[in-house]
Formats: sequence, structure tokens, C-alpha cells
Amino acid sequence: MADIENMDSIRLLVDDFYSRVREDVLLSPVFAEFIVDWQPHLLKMYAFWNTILFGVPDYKGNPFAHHAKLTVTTRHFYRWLELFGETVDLHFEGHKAEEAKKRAEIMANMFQNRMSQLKDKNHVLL
Ligand code: HEM
Repeated sequence: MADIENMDSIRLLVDDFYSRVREDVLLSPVFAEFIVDWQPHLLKMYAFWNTILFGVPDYKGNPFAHHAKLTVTTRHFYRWLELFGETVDLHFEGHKAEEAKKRAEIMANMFQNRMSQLKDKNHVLL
């Protein structure tokens, strides 16, 4: 089995992952609330992973800002990571495949930490 090597690998990973997300009972309603046309989201995600894994400065954005507004719990993040890991393992094997899973986990943890900080702050303000 090959590793994640280039943009073709990234497209395969992203397309397959989000087609699973769209069929997932827990995750699909969260995405459906914000994404009507999937093509722009997929293009953004190709650029994101190209930047994360190959250092190509394709993605310019602030991922956390797009997640702070979501109504999600630890279960959603757990499921997201589970599906992502399964998709990576189904198609790829190697250093980049491991790195993709690791980076996703780091980002998911970072999103969750910042979300709970925001919640605590709002609580104090109330
Ligand atoms: C509970 C898990 C997650 C859910 C439900 C979720 C959901 C979403 C949704 C609905 C959007 C579109 C937001 C919009 O267009 O306004 C989005 C964008 C995005 N997500 Fe996630 N996400 C999750 C986890 C992650 C993780 C772990 C990563 C990183 C590995 C990630 C990376 C991104 C990026 C890069 C964007 C594009 C942001 C932009 O427009 O610049 N997401 N996500």
C-alpha cells in the first residue's frame, strides 16, 4: 500500500472521508447546517492538507473560527477522528499517513480546548 504522496492522494483521502461524513448519523447534521455546496469545502480541504502535510502554502484561513460556532461535543470529535483514521488506513500506509492522523488529533484537541475556554469565559461574563 502506498503512502500519501501528492495532491492525487490528498483528493482521494478528502473525497472519501467527506462522503463518509455525509452518511454519518452523528456528523452529517452538523455539516448540513453550514455546507450546502460541497465543492468549495472540498477544494478548501485539499489545500488545507497540502499545507499541513507538504508545507505548500495553499491554505489561508483560520480553522478555529469556523468551528467555534458549531454545536459539537467530545462525541463528535471522537467520531470525526475515528472516521478520519479509518479512511486514512483504508487507502494509505507510511509516515505521511501517520502524520495526517496525528495532526488531525492535535487540531481536534486544540479546537476542543479553545471551545471549552470560550464557554468558561462566557460563563464568567454571564
Ligand atoms: C467535530 C468535528 C468536526 C466538525 C463537526 C467539523 C465541521 C466543519 C464544518 C461544518 C466546516 C465548515 C464551516 C463553514 O464553512 O463555515 C468545517 C470547516 C473546516 N474544518 Fe472542520 N470539523 C470538525 C473537525 C475538524 C478537524 C479535526 C479539522 C482539522 C484536522 C478540521 C478542519 C477544517 C478546516 C481546515 C475547515 C475549513 C475552514 C475554512 O473555511 O477556512 N475540522 N468543519
